Amino acid sequence: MIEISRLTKRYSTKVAVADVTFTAPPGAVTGLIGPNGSGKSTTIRALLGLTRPTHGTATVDGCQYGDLGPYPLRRVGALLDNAAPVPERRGVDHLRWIAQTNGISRRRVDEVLEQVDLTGAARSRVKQYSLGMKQRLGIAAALLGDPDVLVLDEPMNGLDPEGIRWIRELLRRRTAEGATVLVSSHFMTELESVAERVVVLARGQVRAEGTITEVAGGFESLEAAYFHHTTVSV
Ligand SMILES: Nc1ncnc2c1ncn2[C@@H]1O[C@H](COP(=O)(O)OP(=O)(O)OP(=O)(O)O)[C@@H](O)[C@H]1O
Repeated sequence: MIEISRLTKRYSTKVAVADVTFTAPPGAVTGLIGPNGSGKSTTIRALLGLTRPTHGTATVDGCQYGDLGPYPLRRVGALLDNAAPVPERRGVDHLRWIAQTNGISRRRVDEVLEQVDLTGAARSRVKQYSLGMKQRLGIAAALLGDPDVLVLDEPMNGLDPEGIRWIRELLRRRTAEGATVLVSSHFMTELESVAERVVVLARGQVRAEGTITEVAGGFESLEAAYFHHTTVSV
């Protein structure tokens, strides 16, 4: 279970998120949506211990990221929008390095490479990867510790239709096994097909939260609900 409780992050004069509260329960994909600058990455960064909240908390199974134990990647797998691997490094070495620092076996590296369909390109340098391949490598890193919680910032970026179908199926499989998944995305139609729940942020505040039916009910689509909730002023 992911719990964001009264999360506020202020940067000098800028308030990135203000009093944000929502939960992402196990066994479901929760979509985090909102315009550019609405606070999605700040919320995710606070959850992953990468930014310290001004107020409030962001926890996984009741723990702040720093209290998840010596190998947090075994509890929470994350894909961050701007966390690029070293371009000169081979894909397999990138994953082995993460595995080694998290007490994860080399065999697991081969397994995740297979899962994300990068076995054939494992020994190529990351700089030779397409955008979609880089995204798959990032998802492989998130899966390495076989965590029960996945936090994915824009996982569909750069993926072709086959890649999008692949991630949809992966997320469905993981949630069927009981995983908690939080996904930020700008792809409404995709999100509607994969997420059970959705949180709409605008200007650092939660504008709507609930099941897709609760949030999009009464609207033509999730996209229509999104435009309604993100353009009304509060
Ligand atoms: N380190 C920082 N210093 C100052 N302001 C920041 C910092 N990080 C984020 N912000 C501001 O906080 C607000 C929320 O940013 P955030 O990156 O969380 O939004 P986002 O919803 O993830 O946007 P995007 O969809 O573009 O990734 C923005 O106005 C941004 O400019």
